[in-house]
Amino acid sequence: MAPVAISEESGNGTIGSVSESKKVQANQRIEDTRIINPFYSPSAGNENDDDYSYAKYKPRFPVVNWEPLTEIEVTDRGHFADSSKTALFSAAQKVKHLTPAIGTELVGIDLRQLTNQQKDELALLVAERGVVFFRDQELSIHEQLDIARHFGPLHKHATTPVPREPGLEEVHVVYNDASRRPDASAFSKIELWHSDVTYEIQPPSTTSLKVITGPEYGGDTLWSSGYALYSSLSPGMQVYLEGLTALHSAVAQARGSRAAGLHVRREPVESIHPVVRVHPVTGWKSVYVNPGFTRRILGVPKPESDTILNFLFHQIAENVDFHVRFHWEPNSVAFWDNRIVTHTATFDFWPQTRHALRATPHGEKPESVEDYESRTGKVAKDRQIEIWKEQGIEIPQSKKGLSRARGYND
Ligand SMILES: O=C(O)CCC(=O)C(=O)O
Ligand SMILES: [Fe+2]
Repeated sequence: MAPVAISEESGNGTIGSVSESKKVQANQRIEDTRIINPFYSPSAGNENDDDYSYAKYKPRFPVVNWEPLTEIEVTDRGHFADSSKTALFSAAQKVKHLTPAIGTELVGIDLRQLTNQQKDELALLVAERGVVFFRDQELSIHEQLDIARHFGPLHKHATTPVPREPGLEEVHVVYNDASRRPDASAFSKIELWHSDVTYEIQPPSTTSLKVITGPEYGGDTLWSSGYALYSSLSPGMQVYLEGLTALHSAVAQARGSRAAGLHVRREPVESIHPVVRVHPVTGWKSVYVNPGFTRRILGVPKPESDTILNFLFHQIAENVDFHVRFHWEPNSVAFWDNRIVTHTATFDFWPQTRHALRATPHGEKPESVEDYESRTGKVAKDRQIEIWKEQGIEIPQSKKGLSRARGYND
């Protein structure tokens, strides 16, 4: 698959105070990168937007240079949660699971009122359900950042836009408006599925996105469960994937930005992560590759890597049993666990405006099954089998007997 930069690069192309001829050149370059990034709105933000109440959160690309990221200590807040999540659930009017595999909506909670205990329980719920939704949330971006900071140190994106308002460089802005019609023919929807910035040494954990302006219909986001993908595989395939690592790369994303005449704030990196990672709190195994950033499975022949990745990418994008699809209203907020889900957005809403703000905490370094098991002394689990056991449902023959002894053989 050709490397692509992804929806994370959506946003405005304010070129700044450059001469007219340079501006033409830069706009030309932006058009040239359509294929790399179909979501880019080059002239958004150049129009008079005095009457737009969220103009201060429109995209900006500061010319600053940040040092490479280094390893940091992160302890997931889900470890501190009560497994029944009573404090969180008792504050909700309704807890609505949206599909068996993924997605829960909590009704009647004001995120501004969450106690630290409830935030810890939210981290656990997101780890279990993949993505959790709230509507009608008045919280400001500053309050959204405060919740994110509870989950971990905040990530600053090297290429995607930040808000115009100073001091918000940890915020990732998603912005599209009438100024550019996305070219649907320029990309495949499979390529656009991703988990955020998986090329980092410590990719994100409990990430939140709030839509502040959006279309009445259209502009949905979809998430795909990596737990469900893992569970869907044969025991032989699971064991095979558990022994592998893959390369995740920021290079294409940075190249796309530079080709668009934009400043890259931190040099692009590449990291090697396990193909199956274990969530540190749930102990469940999840397939950890994504079309946006995973380039190569290491230690196997290239055709094998291409074929396996292609198979996994297609499963992520096409197996609707792994998916939840959410229609946003202004003030909807989603929290997703980037360690165990991938996501993509729809671009069906042009010429309407869609504007959202993301807060992104770093997680721990992705941990393989082997490393998790030797560190904790516990056995990493297949989420689906755990659920069947909990519900007293017999485990299908296809899951029995074939795998190494992991406690599921009788
Ligand atoms: O626009 C969306 O719904 C999601 C964009 C995206 O991938 C992100 O903000 O991480
Ligand atoms: Fe994303």
